[in-house]
Amino acid sequence: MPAASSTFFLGGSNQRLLSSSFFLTTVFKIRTLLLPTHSTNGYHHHRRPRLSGPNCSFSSSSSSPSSSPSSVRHSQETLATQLIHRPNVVEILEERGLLETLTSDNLRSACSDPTLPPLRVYCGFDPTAESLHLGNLIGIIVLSWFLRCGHSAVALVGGATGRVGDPSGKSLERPELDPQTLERNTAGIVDTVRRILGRRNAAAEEDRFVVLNNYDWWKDVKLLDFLREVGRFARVGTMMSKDSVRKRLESEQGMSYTEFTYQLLQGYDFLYLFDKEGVRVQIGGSDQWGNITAGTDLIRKILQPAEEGAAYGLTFPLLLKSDGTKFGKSEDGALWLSHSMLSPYKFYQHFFSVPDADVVRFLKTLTFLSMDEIAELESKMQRPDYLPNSVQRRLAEEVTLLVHGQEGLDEALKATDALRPGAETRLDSETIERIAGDVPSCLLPYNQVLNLSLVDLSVSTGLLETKSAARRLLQQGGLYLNNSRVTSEGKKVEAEDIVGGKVLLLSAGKKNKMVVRIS
Ligand SMILES: Nc1ncnc2c1ncn2[C@@H]1O[C@H](COP(=O)(O)OP(=O)(O)OP(=O)(O)O)[C@@H](O)[C@H]1O
Ligand SMILES: N[C@@H](Cc1ccc(O)cc1)C(=O)O
Repeated sequence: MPAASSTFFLGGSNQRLLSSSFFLTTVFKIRTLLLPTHSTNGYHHHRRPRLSGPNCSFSSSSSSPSSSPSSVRHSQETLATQLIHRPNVVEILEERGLLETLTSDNLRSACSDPTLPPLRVYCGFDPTAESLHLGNLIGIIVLSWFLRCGHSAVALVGGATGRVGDPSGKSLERPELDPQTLERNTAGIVDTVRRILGRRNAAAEEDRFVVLNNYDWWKDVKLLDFLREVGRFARVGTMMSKDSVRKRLESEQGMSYTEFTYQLLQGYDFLYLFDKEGVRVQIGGSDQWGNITAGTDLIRKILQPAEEGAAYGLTFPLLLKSDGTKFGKSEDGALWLSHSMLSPYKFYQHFFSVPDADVVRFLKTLTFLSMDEIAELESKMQRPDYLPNSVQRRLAEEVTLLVHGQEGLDEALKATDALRPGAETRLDSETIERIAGDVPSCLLPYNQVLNLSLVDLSVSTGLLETKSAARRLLQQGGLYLNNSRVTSEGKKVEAEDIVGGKVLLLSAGKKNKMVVRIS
């Protein structure tokens, strides 16, 4: 085993140099010079593990302020006049329903005390699917709130932990993913996180977040080193008492040693990021509590930071569907954040049709609208002249803009308009083709469609089950051809109904659509 020369944690003066890179405004850079500088996060650590492993790429990104006495004196003077007020991110999260539990209430003051440096916070995502989903968006939003309040953020992709599988909330062992799938999933997640966190385009904020992959530090860690340096500090009794373990031990399948160790991998990530990247806070959904506290425990026992330099955990409530189950990637009908897995139109539609009872909660948790504006929208919903779903429209616009950008929102609005029965928009074949990915479609030969009655077409395409159902709907005014209401029972498909000679759109009521492609 390599000796201390290849230590995992940089020691001494190197760490002093690293400590400044996290505090990007002048005053924060200066502030770090005033703190004890034994570690990258600017606080004393008494012990440090010495796992062999790479000196990770981020170590080179640091700047190196001078720490001469004169610059310290200068910085103290500057500090006196430049204390920066940071909004209290914990209070903001709390009033928006984004706070479940804190490992320590001290985080409330640590996050807004102008005499302390801003915090660095991280949230991890395992690459177990090609895209993140709506539930994961909460973690990105909480990171974004920290950024908006002047802190900095790390989004972590679990290239290593994804190989093991988090047992939290899972009743069965996870299937193993091959390296190509993990790589593809990682790329998808990195892309989504960058896109959404960078959405505000505020240069200052862009500089304050990075995306890291824990495989970068895990790939060279040796088992014996890990057991000696970290495993010794983890108590089996505590590990067994975690929800994720207890529930699985009660199940028929039990739990593998591999998944049992997951909490230590995530725990060690926190310790590593705390020491190397100055990360002080880990956030996650409430299902992550056991893994997050595994990290704060390791940091406390191994690094023994002084109280003012402690590590914190913060969890937020899981976003639940109306049936009480969590939005997740493994659940049916996941609301994916990636354009290629779910179109912006479908994403938008989901929010457009959330029940009135949920809309205010979603505005608070999924948008950055001010609480005043949300209260105004809420009171609008109580007025007699309230136009149904207009608050949902606002929600859908905000969330689609955040996730898919202006282009995605425009695409969603265009498709929504085109698919509205009775819409003024004249449908061209291009518009119909564009929405074909979002509604069921079928392929029929030209001569089979031409001159076919609309009632027969509705049944042969599978849009409606029986001719009598089609007739009934037509009589009630609910059957549409290319967005125009069909009024005559004898109406047959004519050549000009086939848009561009290629396609037509049938609608049964507001929601059921069928794109008929002509071969
Ligand atoms: N519905 C949800 N609401 C809020 N946070 C969520 C939700 N689902 C997942 N998260 C959070 O997203 C982060 C990453 O979770 P993860 O990658 O395990 O997603 P997941 O949906 O739980 O995956 P899987 O379904 O495979 O368990 C964690 O902090 C987790 O708590
Ligand atoms: N365990 C988290 C992902 C994660 C991975 C590594 C971490 O260090 C932190 C979080 C999840 O599956 O939801």
